[in-house]
Amino acid sequence: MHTYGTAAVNTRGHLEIGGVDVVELAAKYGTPLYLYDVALIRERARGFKQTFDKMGITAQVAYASKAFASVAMMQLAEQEGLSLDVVSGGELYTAQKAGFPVERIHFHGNNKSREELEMAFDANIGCIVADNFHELALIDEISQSRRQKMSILLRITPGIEAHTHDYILTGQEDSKFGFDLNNGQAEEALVTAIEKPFINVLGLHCHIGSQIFETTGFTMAAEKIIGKLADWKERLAFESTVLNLGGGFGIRYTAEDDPLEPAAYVEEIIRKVQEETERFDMNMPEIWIEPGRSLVGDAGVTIYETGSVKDVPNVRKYVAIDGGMSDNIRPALYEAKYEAVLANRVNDPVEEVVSIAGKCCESGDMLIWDLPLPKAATGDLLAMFCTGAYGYSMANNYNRIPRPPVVFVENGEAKVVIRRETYEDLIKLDLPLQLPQMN
Ligand SMILES: Cc1ncc(COP(=O)(O)O)c(C=O)c1O
Ligand SMILES: N[C@@H](CCCC[NH3+])C(=O)O
Repeated sequence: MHTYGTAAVNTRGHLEIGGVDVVELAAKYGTPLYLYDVALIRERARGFKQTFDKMGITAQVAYASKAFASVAMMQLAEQEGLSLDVVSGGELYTAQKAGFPVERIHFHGNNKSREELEMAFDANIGCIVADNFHELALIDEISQSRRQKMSILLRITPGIEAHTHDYILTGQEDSKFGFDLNNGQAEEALVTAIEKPFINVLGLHCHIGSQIFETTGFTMAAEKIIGKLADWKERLAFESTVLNLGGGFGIRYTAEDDPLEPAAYVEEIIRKVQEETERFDMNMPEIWIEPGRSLVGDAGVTIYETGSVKDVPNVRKYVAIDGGMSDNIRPALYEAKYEAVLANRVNDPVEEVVSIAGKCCESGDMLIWDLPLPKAATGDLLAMFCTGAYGYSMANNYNRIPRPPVVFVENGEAKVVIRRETYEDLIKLDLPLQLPQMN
């Protein structure tokens, strides 16, 4: 078993996370169950922050809460001194309920509504990342009507194609996100924004994609942006005080993945920014990053109970679990790969290769193809690793399956941070049919 954070095997042969026996947790909270190894999240957060400190760089590490947003998670981010990237009114609302310091909230998204922007002004958040001309005009209008200053970053697309799944690429020219750096739109946006009386342009933002293993995409983006900033300094007398290079740092889901240590991405980015700013005799900007997956991804483990087992002789053995694409849509959406073990007998020898089927009515609802396991029987517990990012946050009620609870574990303690959805929850927005029967 690849070791993830505090995951260990105890003397009973059970998986233990955060010093707590997973079999006991499953008995207490039921399955499916999302667990988070809080110590690992803290370690990752500190790793990023310490890298900046060690290199003497003024920085903000903003947790991209789309990876996993909840009141407790945002409070944990605040405990660790992170900033927060929110991407909707819902995430902003959650941050407010979590008591997250507003000055460290950054608001993203490619189509923020007027209501969402008003909410950001009401809360007086740290900055809005303006994605397009429509948003820029809205921010200008709202700030003028309220006579309220707002800091912004301009999201730009640098024209970089990072190596990752097409659906999670964002830095290329043909993208729904941001102002293009190469076709003049980024400059047009800057010229427009700096003339606005209540808009304070802090700098630029770029995010080239997600689950990226190489640093070249980031350093190429930094190089391109700083080249452009040097030109703007000369021609437009604009100096960027902030350079936000987004998130996207890849993690290890399976043995096929070979990511760098999270801090290594940051070190290379910093070096490149230092090199380029020195080359153009510019001040070093503050560097902001927005990791989501690399802060919480491998801290999450989902526990399922195995149910029906279907053997198609000489073809495949399907082992079904009590969750599926409703709690983890990533395999269906991106053909994402995961590793898993039987949490109730981790040390048992591998005896067969099976495929883990979800319980949703879709042939594509397969969580893992060809997983080596001990002979799985009904009632075993399957622990699927690395489900902390974009698992719960993309969970849904397909087939009216209630969403599982989320439990944080640390130092031998387990705390529910999101309770299990009930059938009652599922129908709480439903209203009865209010139309008469037609003959
Ligand atoms: C603007 C922005 N910032 C940060 C992130 C976080 O990315 P990741 O979870 O890959 O670190 C995303 C998602 O890809 C994003 O769109
Ligand atoms: N949801 C995606 C990543 C998208 C990141 C958000 N821009 C995933 O699960 O990998």
